[in-house]
Amino acid sequence: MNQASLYQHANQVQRHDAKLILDEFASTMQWRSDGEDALLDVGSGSGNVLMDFVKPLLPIRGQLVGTDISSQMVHYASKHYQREERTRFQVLDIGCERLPDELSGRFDHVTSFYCLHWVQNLKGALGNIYNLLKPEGGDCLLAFLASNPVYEVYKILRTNEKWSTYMQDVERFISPLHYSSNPGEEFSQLLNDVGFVQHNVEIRNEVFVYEGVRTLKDNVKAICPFLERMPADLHEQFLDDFIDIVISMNLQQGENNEDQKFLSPYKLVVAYARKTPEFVNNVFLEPLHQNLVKGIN
Ligand SMILES: C[S@@+](CC[C@H](N)C(=O)[O-])C[C@H]1O[C@@H](n2cnc3c(N)ncnc32)[C@H](O)[C@@H]1O
Ligand SMILES: CC(C)=CCC/C(C)=C/CC/C(C)=C/C(=O)O
Repeated sequence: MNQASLYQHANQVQRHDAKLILDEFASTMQWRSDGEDALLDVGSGSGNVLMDFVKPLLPIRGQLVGTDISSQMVHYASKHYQREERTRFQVLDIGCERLPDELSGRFDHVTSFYCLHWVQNLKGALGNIYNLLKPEGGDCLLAFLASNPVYEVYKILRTNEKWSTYMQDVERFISPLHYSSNPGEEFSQLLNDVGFVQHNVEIRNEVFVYEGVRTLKDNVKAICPFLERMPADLHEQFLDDFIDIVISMNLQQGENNEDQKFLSPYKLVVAYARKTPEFVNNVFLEPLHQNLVKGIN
């Protein structure tokens, strides 16, 4: 995913979900009493979700770091949103082997919306999120797809010889929890494995309705990794084939262009987890936070 401007203008479902989840969890997050919270966002993309919904929650003296594996996304977000010292964007692969020293153990909060389904090494990514948080404690709020019909459409398109050369590695782009019979349990286990003792994981069954073919095509264009690999004059044919498959999966409502809708039933993982204070040189580090946890005590 590198097309920042396309994504910025066709991310309704991602914005809708992030806003809802942040409204719900804003008061559960453990804000510091001194107002100097440092927050890192993983997979910030073009940056509008971060700036519109996350930033307003941070106290005025808070520090915000948006990160993304894509340098194009980071460039776009920096250009549009990096107007003051307390907000910056930088490249980070959350699945990396070793975190950069300047980020490790520096944050009170980590957030991530619609990113972790792109990361096959989910355990490595969660380990990194744990290590981004300060040793004296912190929390994270994560939301990503466990499953989505787009993955089934991709698999069918790969069987078409017109598209198969561009889609050999389709499995790399399918959520690591798409095939799980119990994604909530699997993700809870991973959180435990990396050290998050306190956590709350929910799988939410959602349906998003795309109004009209153009809206669906634009949303697919904004996130589909295979289009970037093929000549531009094939894009519309690929999207037409995509729509034909969606129709064959009975996800269409209405026949005419004016009232045609496409239904996308998907499962969203919503997880909130806390890192508890670590012992340093046998001294127990007290948390700096003021709020009491709601729901996960
Ligand atoms: C669908 S966008 C979500 C953007 C934003 N969080 C939002 O809610 O609109 C997913 C982003 O995750 C990024 N991404 C994918 N794999 C990543 C990784 N391993 N580390 C960091 N970012 C990654 C992509 O480049 C893309 O910008
Ligand atoms: C009906 C149907 C197949 C809809 C798919 C809609 C769509 C564009 C899903 C994208 C899911 C995804 C990987 C989003 C993201 O990472 O932002």
